[in-house]
Amino acid sequence: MTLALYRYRLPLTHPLLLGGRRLDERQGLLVHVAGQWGEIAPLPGFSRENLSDAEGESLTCLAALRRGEKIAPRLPSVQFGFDCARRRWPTRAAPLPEPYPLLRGTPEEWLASVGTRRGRALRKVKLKVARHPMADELASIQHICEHHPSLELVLDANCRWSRTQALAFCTQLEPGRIDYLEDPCADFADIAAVAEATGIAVALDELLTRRAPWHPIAQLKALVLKPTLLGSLAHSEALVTKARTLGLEVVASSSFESDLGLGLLARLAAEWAPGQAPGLDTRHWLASSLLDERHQPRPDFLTRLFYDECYRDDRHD
Ligand SMILES: O=C(O)CCC(=O)C1=CC=C[C@@H](O)[C@@H]1C(=O)O
Ligand SMILES: [Mg+2]
Repeated sequence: MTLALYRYRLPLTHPLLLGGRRLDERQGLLVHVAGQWGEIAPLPGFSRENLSDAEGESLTCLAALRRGEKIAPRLPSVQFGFDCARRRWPTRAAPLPEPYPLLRGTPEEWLASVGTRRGRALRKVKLKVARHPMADELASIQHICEHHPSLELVLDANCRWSRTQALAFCTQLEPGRIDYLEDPCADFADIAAVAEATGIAVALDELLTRRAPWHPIAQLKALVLKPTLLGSLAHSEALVTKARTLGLEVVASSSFESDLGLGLLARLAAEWAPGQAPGLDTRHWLASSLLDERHQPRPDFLTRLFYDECYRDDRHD
C-alpha cells in the first residue's frame, strides 16, 4: 500500500492578511496513508510551526511508519494530518448545514455583501471586527441589525482589544442581537470581565489553540474548534466532549486549508456538531480547486516529497 507526502501550492483570489502577515498563495502538505488522505497546512500568523518544520516532522513520521514503528508527531498540523489519514471514519455522516459566510472587508463592504450572497438571503454571518475605526464598525453593525432583524451575527475580534477597548465596543451593542463575539481579548480574565459587564455572549477560538486556561461563565456560548491548529483529533474530541458537558455550542472552523482539507473538516463537523452551520467559508479565498472531478488531488498542484508503495497497513490488525 502507498505511503506518500506531497507539497501543494494553491493560488488565492486575493492576498490574505493574517496576524500581520501577507499571504499571496496557500501552501501545505498532503499525506497519503494506505488510501486515505490527510492535510498538514500550518497557517502563517496562527500556527506555532511553519511549513518546513511540518515537512521535516512529516518525513520523519513516514520513515518510521515504513519501518513499522509507531509515530507520535508533536506539531499540531502534523498530528491533525496523520490522524485524518489514519482515522477509521464512520461510514455514514449526518447532514451538515452550509457554512455561514465569513466577511473580511471594510464595514462599508459588509453592508454591500450582507444582504444576499450568491443571490440567497443569509441566516448567519461572521464579521471580522477590531480592524477599522470602532465608530465605523459599530455604525455598520447597527445598520445591519436594523435592516436584517433576523440575521444572526457572529463577530470575531481575534484578541485585538484590551479590556477597555472591548468594553467600549460591547457597551454599544445590543446583546440580544449578537449571536456571539469570538476572542474579544487575549486573556480569559478580560474576556470574562467584558462578557459579564455587558451581557454579550462570547466564544473561544485562539485561547483554545494556545491551550490557555478558561472556565465556564454564563455568557460563554461556543467553542470554535480549528483542528489544524489544535492538533490531534483526540484533543479536539476532548473539547467537543467538554463543550457538550457544559452545554456549549461547538463550531468547527477552518484555517484556510485546501478543498481536500475542507472536506475532511466538514466530515468532522458533521460528527461533532451536526445541525450547526460550520465555519468553513474560507474556500472563497482559493482561486483553484485542488481536487479533480473524482475527488483526487490534481497532480499539477503537487510536488512529491516521499513515496513508498510497499507499506503494510496494520491499522486493522
Ligand atoms: O471560523 C470561521 O467562520 C472561518 C474561519 C475563520 O474565521 C478564521 C480562520 C483562520 C484565521 C482567522 O482569519 C479566522 C478566525 O480567527 O477565526
Ligand atoms: Mg477566530
